[in-house]
Amino acid sequence: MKIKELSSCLAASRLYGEGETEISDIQADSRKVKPGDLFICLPGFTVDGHEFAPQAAANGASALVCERKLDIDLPQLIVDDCRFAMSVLSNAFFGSPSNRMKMIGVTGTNGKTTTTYLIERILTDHGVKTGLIGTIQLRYDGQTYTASGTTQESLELQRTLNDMALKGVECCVMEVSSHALHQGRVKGTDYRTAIFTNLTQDHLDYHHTMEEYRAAKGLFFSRLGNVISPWKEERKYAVLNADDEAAAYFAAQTAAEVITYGIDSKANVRASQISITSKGTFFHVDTFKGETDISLRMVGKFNVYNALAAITAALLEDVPLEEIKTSLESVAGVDGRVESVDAGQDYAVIVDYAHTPDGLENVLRAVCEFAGGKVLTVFGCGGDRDKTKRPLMGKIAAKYSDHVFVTSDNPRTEDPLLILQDIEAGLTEDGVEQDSYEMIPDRREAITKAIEMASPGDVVLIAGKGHETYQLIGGVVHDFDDRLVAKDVIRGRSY
Ligand SMILES: CC(=O)N[C@H]1[C@@H](OP(=O)(O)OP(=O)(O)OC[C@H]2O[C@@H](n3ccc(=O)[nH]c3=O)[C@H](O)[C@@H]2O)O[C@H](CO)[C@@H](O)[C@@H]1O[C@H](C)C(=O)N[C@@H](C)C(=O)N[C@H](CCC(=O)O)C(=O)O
Ligand SMILES: Nc1ncnc2c1ncn2[C@@H]1O[C@H](COP(=O)(O)OP(=O)(O)OP(=O)(O)O)[C@@H](O)[C@H]1O
Ligand SMILES: N[C@H](CCC[C@H](N)C(=O)O)C(=O)O
Ligand SMILES: [Mg+2]
Repeated sequence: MKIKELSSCLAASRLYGEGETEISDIQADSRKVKPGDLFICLPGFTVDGHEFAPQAAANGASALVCERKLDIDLPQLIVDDCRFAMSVLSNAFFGSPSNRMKMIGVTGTNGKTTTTYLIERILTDHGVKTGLIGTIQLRYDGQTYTASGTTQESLELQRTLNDMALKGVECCVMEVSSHALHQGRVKGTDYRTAIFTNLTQDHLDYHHTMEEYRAAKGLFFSRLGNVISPWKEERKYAVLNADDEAAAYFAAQTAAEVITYGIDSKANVRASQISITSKGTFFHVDTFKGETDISLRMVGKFNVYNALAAITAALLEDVPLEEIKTSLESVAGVDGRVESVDAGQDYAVIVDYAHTPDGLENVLRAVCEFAGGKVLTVFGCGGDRDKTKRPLMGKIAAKYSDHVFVTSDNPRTEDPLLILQDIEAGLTEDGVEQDSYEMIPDRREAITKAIEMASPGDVVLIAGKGHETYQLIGGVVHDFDDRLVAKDVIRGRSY
């Protein structure tokens, strides 16, 4: 593609230099630039990409996209907003890949990964060639790729979608984070179905208030359904959790048809007769395409919500309800989500990814429903993230546990001890007994202490890191997998 063709995608852009210059690829990281690439100078939160234009040029960049003219002898496309330009140019360069397949996006504070996994299973079982993009991994066409975050930058997203389309993917199901919406990472991606799981506190370091956080998520629904692409001819659906009060706000914003799911409120897809055991969850579901009973192998009422969202999305793809039931009942669980660690011990050890107050409360409620003995909770909070959730999570851990081991999650650049103190402030708020919690910064030691305290029938919940196989301390990435550490400790425990 020529730079002048890309330039024509942005009405107010100004092109300096040779318009016939060929672009072989696009990069926003100077370290990845190869000869012939277009380099986009992104002003980031930490550094300004314009500073790396010389490095990009040295690596053979054929042209630049920037917000100000640089003293570099290369064709330059000057735009007002490089981030916006990146979403438009990437979409054009990769040939609008979201128009070549069906797109289902899932947003919400908790449950995105789980819901996408459930939809992927149902559609795949139904014979639809499905792609997945999210926190744990990207996978399609029999391959898996490591994810660098929950939702990719627009450039990488369009690259992935194009690759999916070329490999015959018919439907892509992906997580859409609030960061992604706020930063325009999914601008230009044409969704058929936008799903909302729930809105509870997280990321206030970034969004500042719950109103701003909700508004960021709202972008997903306000952009949906305004135009029906003549070449795609598909209807648009906003699938909303009727039991969450933010649903009404999103419903008012969208031009798409609103379909609801829920348990407590009237909804198009509604669950009843829920019963939860340590092995799974039973419920009856009444839908606009019939009713049935479902026995999930995943525990917790929250997983009923995730299943309802998946059922609704699948019904909209015309998958018969009985097929959906069979697929859902076959899912053993999602990596690192209420995952049992079994090394032959006579107490339960569960690893879960709860890293928000609501997530922790939900998983602890589920655990309390089936625990035959004590509930022993090991958890911490990530550094360089919302600090205000720390005391809330401390309070919740104390409320539902017999003993809490406050430890480190990914401290990142923060002092681990200060994070623990923030958690302790909430934990002691309601006057817990001094001997019902311990502060152990070393995560392995905390897991060891919890497992050593366990008796038959007890549950040890290790929350916060789920599928993660590392721990970020300072700038250093250490190997750390809660499941492997727990297994190791159980096997080595002296009885
Ligand atoms: C706050 C945030 O979203 N930050 C993202 C942002 O980082 P940044 O703005 O600081 O980037 P930067 O380091 O200033 O770099 C600016 C530009 O210079 C370029 N650069 C930099 C160095 C160099 O040598 N050469 C060069 O060209 C960079 O490639 C970039 O284009 O752009 C980076 C590159 O795309 C992202 O990796 C980074 O995500 C960081 C790692 C992050 O932690 N993001 C989290 C908060 C996030 O987005 N999370 C959500 C999930 C949340 C949830 O589900 O709970 C997600 O969707 O992943
Ligand atoms: N529907 C739900 N409502 C509340 N909590 C949930 C729900 N689903 C899962 N959880 C809890 O949240 C944790 C994370 O779940 P999941 O990974 O599916 O969410 P996510 O939205 O993808 O998270 P992330 O924002 O990190 O991508 C789970 O381990 C569980 O404890
Ligand atoms: N997507 C979330 C994941 C948090 C996981 C937790 N282990 C942490 O590191 O804080 C975030 O980036 O805030
Ligand atoms: Mg996720």
